[in-house]
Amino acid sequence: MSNKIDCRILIVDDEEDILTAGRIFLKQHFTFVRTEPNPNKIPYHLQNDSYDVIMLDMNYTAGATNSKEGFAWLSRILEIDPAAIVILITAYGDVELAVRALKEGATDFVLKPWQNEKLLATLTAACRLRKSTQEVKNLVDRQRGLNQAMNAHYSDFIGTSAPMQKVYQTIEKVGATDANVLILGENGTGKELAARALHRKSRRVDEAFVSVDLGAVSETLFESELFGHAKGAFTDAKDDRAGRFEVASGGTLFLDEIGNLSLALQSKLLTALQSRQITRLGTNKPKNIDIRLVCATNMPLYEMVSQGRFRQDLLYRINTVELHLPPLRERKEDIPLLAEHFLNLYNRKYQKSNLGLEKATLKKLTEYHWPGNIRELDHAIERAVILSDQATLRPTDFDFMQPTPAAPIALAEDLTLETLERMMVQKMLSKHAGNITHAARELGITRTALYRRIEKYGL
Ligand SMILES: Nc1ncnc2c1ncn2[C@@H]1O[C@H](COP(=O)(O)OP(=O)(O)OP(=O)(O)O)[C@@H](O)[C@H]1O
Repeated sequence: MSNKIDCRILIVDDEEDILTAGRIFLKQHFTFVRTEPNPNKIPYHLQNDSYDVIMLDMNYTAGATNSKEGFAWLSRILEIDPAAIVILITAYGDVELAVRALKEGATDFVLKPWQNEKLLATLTAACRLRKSTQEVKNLVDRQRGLNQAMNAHYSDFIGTSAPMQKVYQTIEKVGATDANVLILGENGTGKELAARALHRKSRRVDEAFVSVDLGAVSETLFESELFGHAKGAFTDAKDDRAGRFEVASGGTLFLDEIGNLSLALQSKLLTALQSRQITRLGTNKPKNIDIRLVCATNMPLYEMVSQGRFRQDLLYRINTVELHLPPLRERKEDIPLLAEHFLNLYNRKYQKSNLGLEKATLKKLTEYHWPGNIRELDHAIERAVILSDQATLRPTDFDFMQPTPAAPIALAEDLTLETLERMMVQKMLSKHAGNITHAARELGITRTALYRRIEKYGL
């Protein structure tokens, strides 16, 4: 019969006629039914096969009516599989027994002799419960696996310089607390890496780490993105949706580029942080939020406060502890280590036979001022590994790195607008280590417009 419920049932009872009746009836409705008259064989069955539901008689010794054996077997089953779904069978159904059975971990209860329809309903519900608890468990396992994979990716914090030691010490000290942390540093200095390290050190490690790039969230979608919305709250709200605050609940919320928020949005964010509550757009039910907040920016927030561009009260709310990530040029002694690290990574990724770094190359890398910091170094080495067909990386493999001219460019008489534009685009791309979003923002043009220019000038 194809419409049987996919569920494996084990019935344990010492009365053969109960077993036979149960087997004949249940086999018509469930995909697998095994019967066992001897309770001593329960551990054997559970170890050698898997069952979704176990029906367990309460009394085995002739004449016994106190259900003692049944409770002992119930606890043994739950010891073997704490998630087991056990339905107790008894001829002596009294309320006290039922309550005690449920307290001790049984899922439900059937009375002997049973009515087939009732038994079928109880077992169908039990099978469904088993399926959903397993789904939840799978999801939790998957989430944990994903978190570990993400965290592992971010666990290679490289650098032994004094400024980095200070960063590690601060992360060690504040990681385990729930303190709000503000991470300051230039582009590509490892702010997100530090935020993830803080999350890993916290009691929230098995919960979500949710990262929001505030620079990429538009003014109109800010509330819906962060606080969520109800279906129909605005034209495009086709479904109910949880915002990032809710998704991060129990875990860490990482707000990147917080210096890019407009004053109006700053005050909306501040209200949520102060009240520790958010309300989905289109609803009027506030929800409590339980998040650890980590913010980051490459903007000079204190200066912005004095210019009235960033709210002081918001700054004080997010900066309980500050973490300063030093630019790479201020910790040049870490460059060889980082270069080795990325070289190993990309040798493996692109299956190069252990490309080395020439001494002169290392010197060139160390002397460069790395405006795009570690991300730029990372990309530079990846590109060099891909393009190289030698045994070592040579200084010329990095010749795209033109030091940014310190002196203003002398404007030649015949300089055209196009040449100027090309220079600006090139300069911004190098400053932002090829990060299109950031370069476009600083140039004040859209990403598409920037792509068009890159193509036009063959950059
Ligand atoms: N100390 C480090 N050791 C190894 N890799 C690092 C280190 N710091 C940063 N990285 C790598 O550099 C890249 C940029 O780091 P990350 O994204 O954390 O920087 P960020 O400061 O958040 O950048 P942005 O301001 O542009 O968002 C990532 O690939 C990261 O893994």
